Amino acid sequence: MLIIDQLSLQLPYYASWWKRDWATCLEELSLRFSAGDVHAVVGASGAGKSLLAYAVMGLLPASARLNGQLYYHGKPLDAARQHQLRGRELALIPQSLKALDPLVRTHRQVAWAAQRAGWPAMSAWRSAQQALDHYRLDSRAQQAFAHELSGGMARRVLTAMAHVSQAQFIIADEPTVGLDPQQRQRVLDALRALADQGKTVMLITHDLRHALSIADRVTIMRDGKQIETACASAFSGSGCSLTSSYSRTLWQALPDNSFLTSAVSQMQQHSQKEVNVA
Ligand SMILES: Nc1ncnc2c1ncn2[C@@H]1O[C@H](COP(=O)(O)OP(=O)(O)OP(=O)(O)O)[C@@H](O)[C@H]1O
Repeated sequence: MLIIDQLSLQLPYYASWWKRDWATCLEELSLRFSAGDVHAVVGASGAGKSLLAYAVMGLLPASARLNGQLYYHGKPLDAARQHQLRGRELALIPQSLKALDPLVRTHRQVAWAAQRAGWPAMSAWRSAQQALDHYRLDSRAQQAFAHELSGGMARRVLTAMAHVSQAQFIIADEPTVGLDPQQRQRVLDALRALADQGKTVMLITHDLRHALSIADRVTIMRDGKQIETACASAFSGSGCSLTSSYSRTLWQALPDNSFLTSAVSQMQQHSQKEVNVA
């Protein structure tokens, strides 16, 4: 569905007050995203995960130097196509809650996202209502402005906006930050459900545990580099199926990795059953 081929990114910075230089923020990333998959991109803060998301969405600063190719459904994904598909085929659930318009009530914002995806006004309003109910945002939250929402509510509003956009490729950038365990599970389950409907979800997170609870594939990033891309099932036992020692260390550092091994294999059996039934 989406192929990233040898993507490198440089951004300008001031090395001193008179000298501008270039920082390499992404280095020759090659990734392949398939329909129906949750593909997690995991890395520490500053690894380049959000920049990768912006590169796919076409939201990098104008000064960025980008090399490499992106293909969506076999055709090059250039700036014009990104502009055309953004908010329709491609959706981003951004990390920052400031993405919500402070002057527009929740329900209207979600309805606008549906309208941008091509729904007529009345259907957009109805589909916004359904999405808000689905994410358990009550009538008070639906009429609230962004500053009246809790962090968890605001995050669910952003997820509802991606939901109504009917996008086929959804990037969720740290969608569970600041959520309590129950709400976190609800958002992760919602992302898994979107993938089970045949969409592709790129889940950006710094928490390998959250990634493994829903992902089919995992890419580990560090300092703008792709360390490894592996099936979620490779994160099991002592991690000997992982090729990089950094990934193995991340895996072994999880205190409850033996529990996760059985959760991942259960999830994969469940997905396999669904494929067989289909
Ligand atoms: N507009 C920019 N100009 C210059 N450098 C930038 C810009 N945006 C990000 N960077 C740098 O690129 C690197 C990667 O940033 P990015 O936001 O992608 O990291 P991240 O992995 O998403 O981290 P986090 O988990 O903290 O959000 C960082 O070192 C950051 O300082």
